[in-house]
Amino acid sequence: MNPFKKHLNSYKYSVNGIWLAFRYEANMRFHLAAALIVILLNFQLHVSKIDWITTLILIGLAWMAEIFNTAIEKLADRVTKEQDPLIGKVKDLSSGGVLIICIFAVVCAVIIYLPYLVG
Ligand SMILES: Nc1ncnc2c1ncn2[C@@H]1O[C@H](COP(=O)(O)OP(=O)(O)OP(=O)(O)O)[C@@H](O)[C@H]1O
Repeated sequence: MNPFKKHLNSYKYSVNGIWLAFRYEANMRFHLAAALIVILLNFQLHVSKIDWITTLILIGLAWMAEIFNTAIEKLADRVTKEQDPLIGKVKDLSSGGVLIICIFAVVCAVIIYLPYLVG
């Protein structure tokens, strides 16, 4: 297979990964709903270009963290479904990564939207 076709094919697998995440993961659907609310708010409040970019980057980071978290959880479950302290730590670390971006996203949302709402 030529390198260009191979490269194009790898997008197919990546898109499949995104589809699987939104189709089967409840947390991903929560992130999707949150993103839709943010986008609606942006239109409603006529936010600036830089605020659009910031919120879209945060949405992308949260989705990325959630997909990596899901992948790590699935891999951990394949390693063992038995109670295992190390697997527990791996899953806690992975979901901690998601929580971090969510906390920062909420703080950024307050900083971004507050001036539009009270100004
Ligand atoms: N095999 C295991 N051994 C030890 N602790 C585990 C194990 N599986 C899960 N845990 C603990 O339970 C927590 C929740 O794990 P779980 O796999 O249920 O993820 P979750 O948070 O329910 O994610 P999701 O809702 O996406 O499935 C982990 O963060 C970890 O502390």
